[in-house]
Amino acid sequence: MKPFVYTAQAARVVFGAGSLARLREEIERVGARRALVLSTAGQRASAERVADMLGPAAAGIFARAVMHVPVETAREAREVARSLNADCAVAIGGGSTTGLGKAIALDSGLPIVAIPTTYAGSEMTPIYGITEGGLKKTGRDAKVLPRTVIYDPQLTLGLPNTLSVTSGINAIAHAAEGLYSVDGNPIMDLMAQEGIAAFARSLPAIEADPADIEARSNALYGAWLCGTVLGNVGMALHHKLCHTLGGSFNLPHAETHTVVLPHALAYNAPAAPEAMQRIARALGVADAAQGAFDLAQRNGAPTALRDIGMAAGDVDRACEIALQNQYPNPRPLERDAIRQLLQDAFEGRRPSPRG
Ligand SMILES: NC(=O)C1=CN([C@@H]2O[C@H](COP(=O)(O)OP(=O)(O)OC[C@H]3O[C@@H](n4cnc5c(N)ncnc54)[C@H](OP(=O)(O)O)[C@@H]3O)[C@@H](O)[C@H]2O)C=CC1
Ligand SMILES: O=C(O)/C=C\C(=O)CC(=O)O
Repeated sequence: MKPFVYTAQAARVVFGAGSLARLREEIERVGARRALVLSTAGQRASAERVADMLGPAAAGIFARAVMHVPVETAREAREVARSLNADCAVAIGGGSTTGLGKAIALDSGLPIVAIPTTYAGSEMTPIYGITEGGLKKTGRDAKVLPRTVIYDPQLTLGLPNTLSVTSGINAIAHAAEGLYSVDGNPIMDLMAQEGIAAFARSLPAIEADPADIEARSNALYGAWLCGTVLGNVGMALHHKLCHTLGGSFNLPHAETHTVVLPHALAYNAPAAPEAMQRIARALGVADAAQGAFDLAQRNGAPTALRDIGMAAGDVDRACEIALQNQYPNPRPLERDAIRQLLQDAFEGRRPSPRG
């Protein structure tokens, strides 16, 4: 076994259908009395429901979270939190809403109670991201790790099928890269494998019946595990490529992860055979890269960058940007092979099997 360092990160997880009903006692548990409830504009009804449940413990609602946390939105939300004397942020929604809560916490230290309704996994990480002048900067700070996470599968029944699959594969990507991370450890390996397996069984079941509460529970269980892996170990090529594509070409987050993952796995396969075997086993397939591709395609998710808004002329520039910085990755970054990876992802080719 290779040497490792493992630091446990304290987050309380309250899991199960109907667990939203415990919100008020969870707010009291973090010592808060005036919670600012956050959501996107589209999920405002959920924020209102949460505020109603909190009654006098709700300081107000800020329903303007958007993807990638623009600095202007972060400033506005911080000001609202200050003016309402909020002593806690309740984030109900996906990674965009959790991310806004983190931007507030980074500035003020307010505790976050996160109620995730997608599978992105941000609720389990001390990673924040804020976008200024078209550039997203990310960092790690223990202050932004939500204090309590309430996973209630009933809140995810309305998550559209395609988004369920792409968001699930976004989470699988955290676990997959965790398995070949430069600073991985055996606990995260276990969580990663279990998290991938939870999605391998739940995503097809959700596609067959979006109201299947057991499948929805399994997917949130996977989100918890995969998000924990992201929060604990460093990511590699796949996440860097997705951030390049999302940041420089404004491609949608979860869809980009879904398209790129099979190709990033195929690229790294020769240098990380043991991780690939574990991913394949968790997916219940013979080949990790093909398994990730098939999971997306069979469940109605996009498989080509050209189908989610990328232009053919952008492939060269994406390659240049991706090669600008070196970072830990099992296989060294090779220009021609990265260019080919991006071309394959652009066209949506199914990766070839690795021996
Ligand atoms: N810091 C970290 O550790 C991580 C950060 N992230 C960040 O999170 C963001 C992506 O998060 P992601 O969750 O994919 O996307 P969003 O939070 O943007 O949510 C995506 C969509 O999901 C819809 N939605 C959410 N919940 C429901 C629901 N219950 N029912 C119906 N629709 C719903 C929203 O609808 P509507 O349009 O109505 O609001 C929205 O359109 C990115 O900015 C990414 O960088 C992702 C992973 C980890
Ligand atoms: O960009 C961020 O907000 C931080 C991390 C992620 O988005 C992880 C991911 O790519 O899913």
